[in-house]
Amino acid sequence: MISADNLFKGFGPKQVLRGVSFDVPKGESLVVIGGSGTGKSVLLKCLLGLERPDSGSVEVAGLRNPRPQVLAAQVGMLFQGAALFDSIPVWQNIAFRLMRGPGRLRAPEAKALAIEKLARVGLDKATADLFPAELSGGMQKRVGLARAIAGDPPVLFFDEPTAGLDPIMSAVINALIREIVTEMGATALTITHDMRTLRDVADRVAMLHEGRFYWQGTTDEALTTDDPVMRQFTEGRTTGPIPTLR
Ligand SMILES: Nc1ncnc2c1ncn2[C@@H]1O[C@H](COP(=O)(O)OP(=O)(O)OP(=O)(O)O)[C@@H](O)[C@H]1O
Repeated sequence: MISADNLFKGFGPKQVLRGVSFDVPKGESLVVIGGSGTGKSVLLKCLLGLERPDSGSVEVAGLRNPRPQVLAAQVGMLFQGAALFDSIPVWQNIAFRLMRGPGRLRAPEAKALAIEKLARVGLDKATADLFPAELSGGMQKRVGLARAIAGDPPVLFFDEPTAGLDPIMSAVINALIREIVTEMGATALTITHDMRTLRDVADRVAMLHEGRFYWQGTTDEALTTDDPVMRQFTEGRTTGPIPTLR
């Protein structure tokens, strides 16, 4: 459902992705971890068709090296900063894509659908008419999640879903993501540094290191492996095989 085959991507002399290969089967949730600057965002952009691979290929929801416009109906994405449009109310943010293009929803249906998705992420009907600036960070994340699932897409991407949230709100968002992915039967790929997201959201874990998927395994294996690179990352140690600047 989400896969990459020997993906290479660099910028000038800098080779970022150097042979990334993986396959997330339908209904599975993969969490990708990796140090800052290892290329997680570049990988996500390649999967979303926002960056062209130098070589190799990606496939998402049956589409090979898709263009973003073609992919939009198949994919829901929760951005790191929620990325809501400030000038339109919450319900229009949620239904934005569904109110455009062929088969678009009219405003009353779009608003009803937005309210239904708001309820799914634990927000009440009154939130629909608020503007993003009136919401807390946690509420914005929930609205971003409601927007990601608005079109019931088969594939979901989450980019650092708990970034900037307190530990309790992080746990709430992680639990919501896990519940929603399971109930939708969606295939999900999440990028995170947050070990709680790894525990709560992943069926499988992959570590991006030195341009490749250095390690892949189940969540339990990720938490118990004695691989030194994985241990250093999951335990957040400054000493080990991953170089650190202090
Ligand atoms: N458009 C671009 N032009 C040049 N270099 C780029 C571009 N996009 C990304 N890079 C470089 O690719 C490398 C990987 O960046 P990327 O943002 O994917 O890292 P990341 O793993 O997501 O990091 P973080 O966890 O800190 O967000 C970095 O060295 C970055 O400078």
